[in-house]
Amino acid sequence: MPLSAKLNTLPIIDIAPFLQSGNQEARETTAKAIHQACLDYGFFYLKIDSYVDPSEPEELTRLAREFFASPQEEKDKIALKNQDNARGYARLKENVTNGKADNHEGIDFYRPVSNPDKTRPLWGENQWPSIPEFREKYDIWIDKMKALGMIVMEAMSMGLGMTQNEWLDLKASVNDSFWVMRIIGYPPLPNDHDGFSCGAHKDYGCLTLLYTDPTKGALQVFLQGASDESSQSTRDDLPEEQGSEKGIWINANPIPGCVVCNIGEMWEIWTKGLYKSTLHRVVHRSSNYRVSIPFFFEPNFDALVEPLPAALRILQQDTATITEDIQRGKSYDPVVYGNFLMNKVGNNFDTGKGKYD
Ligand SMILES: O=C(O)CCC(=O)C(=O)O
Ligand SMILES: [Fe+2]
Repeated sequence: MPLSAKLNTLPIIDIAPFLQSGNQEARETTAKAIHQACLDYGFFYLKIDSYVDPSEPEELTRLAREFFASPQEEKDKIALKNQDNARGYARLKENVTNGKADNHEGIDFYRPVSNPDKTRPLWGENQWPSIPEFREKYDIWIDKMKALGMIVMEAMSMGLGMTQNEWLDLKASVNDSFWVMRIIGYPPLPNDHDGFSCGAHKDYGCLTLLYTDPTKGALQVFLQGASDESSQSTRDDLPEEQGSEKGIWINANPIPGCVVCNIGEMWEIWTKGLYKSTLHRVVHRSSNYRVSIPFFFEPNFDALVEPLPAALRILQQDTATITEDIQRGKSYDPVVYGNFLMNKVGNNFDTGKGKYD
C-alpha cells in the first residue's frame, strides 16, 4: 500500500483466531493482517483479552504506582549503579534521548544470566522492589509475554510465507529470548521541560509488547510521509538527528484488552527493510501520573540476525515493495544480537547516551 493510502489510525488485530490451533484459515487471516500492519505501520494493537485477563496488568500498574510513590531513598536502594548499570532503577530525568533528559523514572529488568557478574555490562542481577507480591506477579507477566512474543513470531513467519523449516530456523534464534522489561513512571511533563516524557526513538530489538494505563494523548507514533487529514494529529518534522523526513505524529491511545505491538530494528534486518521499525515518543501533558510496562521480546543473545530467505523472495517478486532505504543503499548488515546490544549499552556508558538512542 502506498504511504498516502495509509489511515491515520493503527490497525487492531485480535490474536484469538491465531490461537485456534485447528483452524488454519483463521490463523492465516490473522497472520496476513499482521504482515500488512508491519508493511504499513510497524505498529499495531494486539487484542489479547482471550489470552490474558485484563485485571492482571491492572494489578501490575497498581504495584508499580506503589513503588514510584515510595520515598526517593527507598527507590534508590535498587539503583542501576548497584548492579551492571543496566538492571535496576533510574531516577526521573536520568535517561537521555537525542541529547535531552526524559521526564520519566523506571526500573529495567533483563533475562537473568547463569553466572552473574555486575562488573560486566548487562551481566548483573535484576533488582526487585521489596513490595509484597511485586516479583511474583511480574514473573507471571514475563512468562506470558515471552510466550506471546513467540506466538506473534510464528504468526509473522506465516505472514511472510515462510516454510515450516524456515520457521524452525527463525524460532531457534528467539527461543531463549534475551528479553527486557521496563516499568516506567511518568509525572506530567512540565511546559518548560527541554525534551519529552520519552524522546523519539525506534525500538532496537525484535517485538515490543506495550501495556499502558488508560492515559490518553501520551504515546505518539510517527507516520512518515503521511498527510494530515485528521484533526487528532499534528504535522511535524523528525528531530534533526533523525533526518528531516516529513510526516505526522498520531496518538496511539490505549485500547482496553489490547497491548500496542511494534517491531524493532532486528526485524528491519530480517526483512531487509520490508518491515519498518517506526519512530515513537511519549508526550504526557495531562495531570495524572502515567505508568507503562513495555516488554521487549528479543532474539537469543547469540542469535545471528540476517535477512530471511522468505523476505528476499517477497522483495524479488514485488519490486513495488522495494523500500526507499534499499534504493538509497542501506545495507541491513547481519548482526549477532548480543554484540549489537553490548555495543549499544557500552555506548551508553561511554558517551552518556540513553537507552533509547
Ligand atoms: O511508555 C510508553 O508508552 C512507550 C515507552 C517506549 O517507547 C519504550 O520504552 O521503548
Ligand atoms: Fe519504544
